[in-house]
Amino acid sequence: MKNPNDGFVKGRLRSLKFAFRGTWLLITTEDSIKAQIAIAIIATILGFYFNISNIEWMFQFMVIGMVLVAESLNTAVEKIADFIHPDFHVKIGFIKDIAAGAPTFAAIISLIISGFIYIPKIILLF
Ligand SMILES: Nc1ncnc2c1ncn2[C@@H]1O[C@H](COP(=O)(O)OP(=O)(O)OP(=O)(O)O)[C@@H](O)[C@H]1O
Repeated sequence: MKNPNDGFVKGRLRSLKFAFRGTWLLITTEDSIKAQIAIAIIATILGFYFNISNIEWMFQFMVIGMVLVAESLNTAVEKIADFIHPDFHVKIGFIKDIAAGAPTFAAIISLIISGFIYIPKIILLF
């Protein structure tokens, strides 16, 4: 919560501290984020193995970021939904399904981009 006595710089630094705490919480407590980080590590190893270009690295990190952001926001929506209505409700199910669509969109795009980067390199192996 905002402290009215904080100046601009102090207020921003305080927000940054909470944001890093949130990032740490996501990494350490959420299985979906852990899974995405594991995939990101594998993709990075593949990037080194296939010696991908700078542009390909940029696209790879962009889609990794996109998936992590979407997954994190989906987690936040799930937490809010569970908090405001812990019991079963059709609308909560609908909201959670819609929210889960966001990381799914990101994952589909990341698969397409991975295909562009790696399929030609894998074909060259044979
Ligand atoms: N309270 C609820 N009422 C109705 N349906 C729900 C409710 N909670 C979950 N669901 C249904 O179950 C699905 C999975 O919900 P859950 O909260 O377990 O998300 P998840 O994607 O499995 O979680 P995570 O991303 O943490 O693995 C939802 O998309 C929704 O269809």
